Amino acid sequence: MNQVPFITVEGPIGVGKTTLATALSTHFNYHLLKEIVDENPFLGKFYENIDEWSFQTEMFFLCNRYKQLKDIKDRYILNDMPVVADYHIFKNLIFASKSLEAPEYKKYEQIYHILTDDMPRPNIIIYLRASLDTLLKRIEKRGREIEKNISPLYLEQLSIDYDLKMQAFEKQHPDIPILHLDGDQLDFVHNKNDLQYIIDMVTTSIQTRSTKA
Ligand SMILES: Nc1ncnc2c1ncn2[C@@H]1O[C@H](COP(=O)(O)OP(=O)(O)OP(=O)(O)O)[C@@H](O)[C@H]1O
Ligand SMILES: Nc1nc(=O)c2ncn([C@H]3C[C@H](O)[C@@H](CO)O3)c2[nH]1
Repeated sequence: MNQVPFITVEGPIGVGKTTLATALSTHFNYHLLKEIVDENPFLGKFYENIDEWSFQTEMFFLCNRYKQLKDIKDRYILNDMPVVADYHIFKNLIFASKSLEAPEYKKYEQIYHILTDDMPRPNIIIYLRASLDTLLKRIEKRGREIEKNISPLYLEQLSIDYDLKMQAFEKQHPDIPILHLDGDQLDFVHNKNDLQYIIDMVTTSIQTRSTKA
């Protein structure tokens, strides 16, 4: 495992990943890796008709994240420069397993492993959860045009899929700490104490890692 801190913030749509990753990047002065959204030409159509646009959408996200991670590896991780990201590459599998039919998903999974198996893995994960109500409110407040057709059912199932994936990941990778945060309770946007609480947790996790290394 790479030694330099590589932190990823994960959780369902609109839970606050980019907001928190940005705050942590500012506080720790780590490089910020942000996923692309607006550049995905298929995402708006995907929310209008998932069956029709799923393959293009999932492949676009996968290829784009592969290229981002490759650059991060070469420019930062291999040069011992820490990174905080607003996604973990495994989110591709969470989304794709929801939207692709089984035969297509099988092919997608193979391509995923070919592209990502030798990519750097984060060594600290922050898992943000929030109720469906909170997610819907935040997505609405953010007001992205392409997300106006997201169905609450899709979002609810996605949250369940995230929980299952995190549980499985925790069992498979007991060496990678996952910091669980309740996004309904913690308002790191408006409350400085809440942000400080998270920063303290992350600081402890970084220090624990470095003493073990
Ligand atoms: N803890 C919080 N309390 C209040 N508002 C929040 C909180 N976290 C995020 N927000 C607000 O919710 C909206 C969504 O946040 P953000 O874009 O960071 O979510 P995200 O998880 O990165 O979304 P996506 O999955 O689409 O990438 C933003 O308008 C942000 O200001
Ligand atoms: N289908 C699909 N597959 C992905 O891998 C994926 N990753 C993110 N998203 C959607 C969620 C937000 O609307 C927006 C920003 O996260 O993009 C995805 N959608």
